[in-house]
Amino acid sequence: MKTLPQMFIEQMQNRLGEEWESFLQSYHISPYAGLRVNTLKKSVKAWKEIAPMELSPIPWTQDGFYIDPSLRPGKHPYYHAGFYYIQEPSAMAPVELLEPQDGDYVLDLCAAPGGKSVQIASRIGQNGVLVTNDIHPDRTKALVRNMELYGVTRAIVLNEEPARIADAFPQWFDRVLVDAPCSGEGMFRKDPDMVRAWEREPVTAYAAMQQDILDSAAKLVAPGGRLVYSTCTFSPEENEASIARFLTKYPDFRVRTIELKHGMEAGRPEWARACMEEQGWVAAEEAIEATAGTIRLWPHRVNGEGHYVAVLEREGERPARSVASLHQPDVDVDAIRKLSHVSSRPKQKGKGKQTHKSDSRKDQMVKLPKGIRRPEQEYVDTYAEWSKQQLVNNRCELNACIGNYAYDCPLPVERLLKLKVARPGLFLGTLKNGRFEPSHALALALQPSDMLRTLPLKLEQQEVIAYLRGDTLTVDPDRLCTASDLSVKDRKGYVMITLENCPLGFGKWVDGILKNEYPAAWRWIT
Ligand SMILES: C[S@@+](CC[C@H](N)C(=O)[O-])C[C@H]1O[C@@H](n2cnc3c(N)ncnc32)[C@H](O)[C@@H]1O
Repeated sequence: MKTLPQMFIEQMQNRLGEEWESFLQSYHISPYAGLRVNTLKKSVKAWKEIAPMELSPIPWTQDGFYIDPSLRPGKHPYYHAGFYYIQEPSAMAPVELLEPQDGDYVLDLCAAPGGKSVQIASRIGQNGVLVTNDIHPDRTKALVRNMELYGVTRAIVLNEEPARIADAFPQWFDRVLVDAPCSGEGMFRKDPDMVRAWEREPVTAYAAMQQDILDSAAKLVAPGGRLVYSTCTFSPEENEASIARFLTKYPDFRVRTIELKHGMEAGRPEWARACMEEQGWVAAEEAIEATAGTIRLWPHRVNGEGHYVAVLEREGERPARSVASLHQPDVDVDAIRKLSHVSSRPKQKGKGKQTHKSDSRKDQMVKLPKGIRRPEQEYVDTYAEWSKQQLVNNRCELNACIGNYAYDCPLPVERLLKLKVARPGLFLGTLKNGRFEPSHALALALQPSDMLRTLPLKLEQQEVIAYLRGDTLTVDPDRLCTASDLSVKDRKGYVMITLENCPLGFGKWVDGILKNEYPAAWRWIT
């Protein structure tokens, strides 16, 4: 059994009374392991047909499964293909309760490393938009990586303070998830580091942080929209009390009572009342009572770690979306023009048609603007030319640039001008010397049917690991699947390497040699 802090033992014993013993017993059981199928890549049915491990459904999810904790699912080619996200089973509940719908605009405010963002992305379809954020720069990098690995195309990744996001997107989101930083008591069984962190920081410090984040979240939810608040801790200061204080401050929000099933238990208003008295916090009695409609997942009641979830809804009618509503009302148009100065320069007369090469020399001379901007026309043309030569179907639009990086942004870039943007959308690739070099993110976001050339591999082929290791492969031209009218000569070009009809990454084929484009930092290490 893990060593629990004495103060934690005393508090939980007091709160749980008769239930304390069975709670304590749960620490003798190994933590449960789970994975969630990434339905952006594979349906649950298709995954079950190929899964190399036994799966048993996690009852509160559509797409989550318990797996044997001794497995190493991160060490499998299917992981590199983004077929599943390794996620603690209870952590799958908040997004199920957020219920993102096709076409929704969703904000994941405390998102890194991104398990819940991937889950949201798989529900919002091709018209929805996910804005996903984390305040810590390093954790935001992990968030970006996961958006790429899982083939998320409709997400903007921010590295911002919630208050600044609230200024940029007032009352804008259909759904907001606050998976709050917390004292992590619910993870003690799984992660001993959480015990050490708990001893350093009092729960009241987290409670203060949570109130700040919730203040911003309140401003971000559209009328009629939904806010889900979750933690992985037991302390009522961070759970029911956080919600009771929020409801008192924002009376246009109501608790939507969560149906108790699969061993979930109701929130504990009486614990909130007691801890609020102790802390000298105030909340309306009605707000405290309402927390009975929130839920707790206890490790002795469910097969998962400790979690808390509250579903809140804002009064009012959901606004109709229009293109105009996507634009920020107070955008500084001059600033945008300045950012786009490369494209707005006058064309030189009498020099005939410019080639991409001459454009590129110019690009090298022009200092590229640092911030996000709309792309210059020559960049759009270069990308279009690349697409013509490599794709059957171009599902992406180059509509945003940072320096010479090209993106498909699901919103007008003006929306993002005042924010710290880690990734303004799907990273398409880099424009260099008049050429477009596609990114790994693009490979993972496309379908094999979008490509002119693919190399389908099977799990048992040694080439799968060789490719993931970064090796150059020898591939005869007749092994490439190509569009029927492609001559052998035309086979030269970008090839998508696939596994189970999903992308693993790109290679560049010429004369029987497939140059490996798998990113060095992602490679398989034996
Ligand atoms: C519980 S974790 C999120 C886990 C994540 N939702 C997932 O499912 O992978 C909480 C996150 O909140 C971030 N965080 C802490 N303070 C924050 C703040 N003021 N605003 C936004 N994010 C914050 C932390 O960096 C941490 O990554």
